[in-house]
Amino acid sequence: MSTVLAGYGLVKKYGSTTALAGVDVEVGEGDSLAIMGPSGSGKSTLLHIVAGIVRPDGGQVLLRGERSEMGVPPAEGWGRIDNLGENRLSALRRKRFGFVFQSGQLLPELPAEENVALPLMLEGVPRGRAVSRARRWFAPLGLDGLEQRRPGQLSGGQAQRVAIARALAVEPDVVFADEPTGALDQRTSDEVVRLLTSVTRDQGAALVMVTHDADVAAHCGRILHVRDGLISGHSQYTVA
Ligand SMILES: Nc1ncnc2c1ncn2[C@@H]1O[C@H](COP(=O)(O)OP(=O)(O)OP(=O)(O)O)[C@@H](O)[C@H]1O
Repeated sequence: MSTVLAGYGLVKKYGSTTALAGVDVEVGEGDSLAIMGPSGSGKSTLLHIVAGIVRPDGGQVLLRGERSEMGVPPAEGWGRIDNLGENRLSALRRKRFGFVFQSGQLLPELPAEENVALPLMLEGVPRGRAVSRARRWFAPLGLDGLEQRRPGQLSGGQAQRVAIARALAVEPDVVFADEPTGALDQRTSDEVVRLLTSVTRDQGAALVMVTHDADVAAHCGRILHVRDGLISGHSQYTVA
């Protein structure tokens, strides 16, 4: 596995609550990692920290291909991202990461293709080019013909597939998904997670997904089990 993102010794406290008590995690190109565990065990905190959304109180998050803001990089070609300034961190998230949440992440007034094109436009790609790049994602995600629909005219599964297209539009190194099938029925959930894992892998990106659904997690190459802010186990599947 060629590691692209890693967190070492991650600690996060909220007042007297220890959300993470010293966790190590690594993901590689084309790798898919599910984070599972009981409610309140620290799954979302872990995802938010490695995604550069929440800053840890202890430990480091390293991303390949980044320069460290100050001091000597921890290793050649790697940079610490947990201590970057807010502007650099949000630019990095836009360029190198894609995000899929449970629901409600699409802008209701925009057609599906413009929702997908939005991250590209935020990166300065002109509207026409961004929309034509966005359209390329519709066929692989089984969304042909739905380019002009607004989110309110899509089923829950279709809307999640548009959200996956949007996460992949910038060709990110890592896709983060927090309960991406949480609002879907079992059959739709299966279809969406199958597409999420396969399209992300085909793209050579890593996938980090929080889920409490064992059937969803089983689509990932590896599962990290979290309990009380600590890793309580690993499972590995031979077929991702
Ligand atoms: N912003 C916050 N402020 C205070 N406490 C928080 C905050 N975020 C998380 N926590 C606490 O940290 C612990 C871990 O929360 P986290 O959301 O990471 O768990 P989780 O495993 O994702 O839970 P769930 O499955 O219910 O979403 C919990 O005790 C939670 O109450």
